[in-house]
Amino acid sequence: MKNVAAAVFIRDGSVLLARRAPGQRMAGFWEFPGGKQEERETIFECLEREIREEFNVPCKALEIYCKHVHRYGAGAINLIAIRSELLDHRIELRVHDASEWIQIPELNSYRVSPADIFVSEKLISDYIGGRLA
Ligand SMILES: Nc1nc2c([nH]c(=O)n2[C@H]2C[C@H](O)[C@@H](COP(=O)(O)OP(=O)(O)OP(=O)(O)O)O2)c(=O)[nH]1
Repeated sequence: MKNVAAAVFIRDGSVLLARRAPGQRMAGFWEFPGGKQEERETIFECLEREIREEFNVPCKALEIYCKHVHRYGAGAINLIAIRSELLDHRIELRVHDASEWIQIPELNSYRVSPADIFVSEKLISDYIGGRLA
């Protein structure tokens, strides 16, 4: 099963989502930026590499937020959401066609990738419960 690293960047009660571009699988769905882990890299290295590739900025992976296995038609992915810090906010979209800082309670109104529903619901409940630093 493939591990997929997904960045959870939080700033002032908002989280950063990016939209999959036309021509990609699941085009139009919003997701946490990141991607598949390659051989010989840790999941934190994977996250930092993917953010550099997708946004052309450095970031620091801080801690695992949650993990969730999701079965797509073709196979399953282990989505590993990682609390992370953007070291430069001037992101450039290299892969996605949009990005937005979304107030956490508003996540409900975005069409996120099916595997991400678990993460966005946990974010909402942790936010409401005052458990997000
Ligand atoms: N980056 C990212 N990928 C996600 C999320 N949720 C989710 O189901 N995915 C899926 C989409 C992709 O199948 C896979 C990530 O692969 P990737 O970003 O490295 O490469 P890709 O789009 O070319 O993927 P693929 O077409 O080869 O499957 O995980 C998410 O929140 N972030």
